[in-house]
Amino acid sequence: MQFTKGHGTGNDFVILPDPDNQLDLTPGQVAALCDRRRGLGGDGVLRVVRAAKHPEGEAMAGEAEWFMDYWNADGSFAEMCGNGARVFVRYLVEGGLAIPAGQAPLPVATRAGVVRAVVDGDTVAVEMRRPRVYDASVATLGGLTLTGAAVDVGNPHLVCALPAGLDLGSLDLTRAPEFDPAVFPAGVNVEFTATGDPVDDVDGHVLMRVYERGSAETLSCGTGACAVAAVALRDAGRDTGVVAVDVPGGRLTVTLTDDSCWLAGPAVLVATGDTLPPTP
Ligand SMILES: N[C@@H](CCC[C@H](N)C(=O)O)C(=O)O
Repeated sequence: MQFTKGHGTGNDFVILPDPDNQLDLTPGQVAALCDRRRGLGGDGVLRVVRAAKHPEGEAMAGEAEWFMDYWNADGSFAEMCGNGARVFVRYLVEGGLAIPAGQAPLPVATRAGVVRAVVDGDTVAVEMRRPRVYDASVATLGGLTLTGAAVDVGNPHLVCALPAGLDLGSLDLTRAPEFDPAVFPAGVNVEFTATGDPVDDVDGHVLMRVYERGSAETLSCGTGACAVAAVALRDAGRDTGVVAVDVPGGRLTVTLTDDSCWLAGPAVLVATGDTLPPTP
């Protein structure tokens, strides 16, 4: 089985080319591929399928040639993955599967609809659904209970600011935060945030760690960064602006306009090869 490995700010993925939707991938195989000791290791799998050949992609085939079939490391599906979309586009372009026409955004079909991406040197920017901040809810981590903002970025997020004096680095994210299943019946990605020092040319600077649904703590989460940026701007009394979001794996930049949300950062391919069919 052919694979490529790539990452966006340390959020890493096993990419499986399957243009004609012939791989009968199971949750157990995905978990085996993503296992960091017994497999290739990754926060998730990106299966590259022609939109027309995938039941969840075919309705978008008129708009986008390729469908990003995203799986979390535990073998569950998610609607959207921002860093995954950026790495997916890097793969399409480097593999010659998509040829960018100047700055014209490149469409990709996802479970959350079609997103569009622009490649500019090391950076891949993807236009995501505009985050919707819609509720307040609570996360509990050890003895710490935090009220946060529920945000829909195609997938669910809970953005929790740490109280002053508590360091992001002190959080133990080896275990899952607890959340209210009545608010998040399908689970949630939980972002923990602190305010960063002022940075030139942006309207806000936030530091973030994340515990992802289906993947545990990751070094970065693109949809999470979009959720965090929307909450930071809301807290500053704004709807639009540019926010730098520093994650353990680097910096993502989120630009919110009245009707769009652009997520930008590095996206890199690091290896390509063959793996034996994974045995769960
Ligand atoms: N790392 C991703 C998000 C992946 C999906 C998430 N774990 C979920 O289950 O919703 C990103 O970059 O957005």
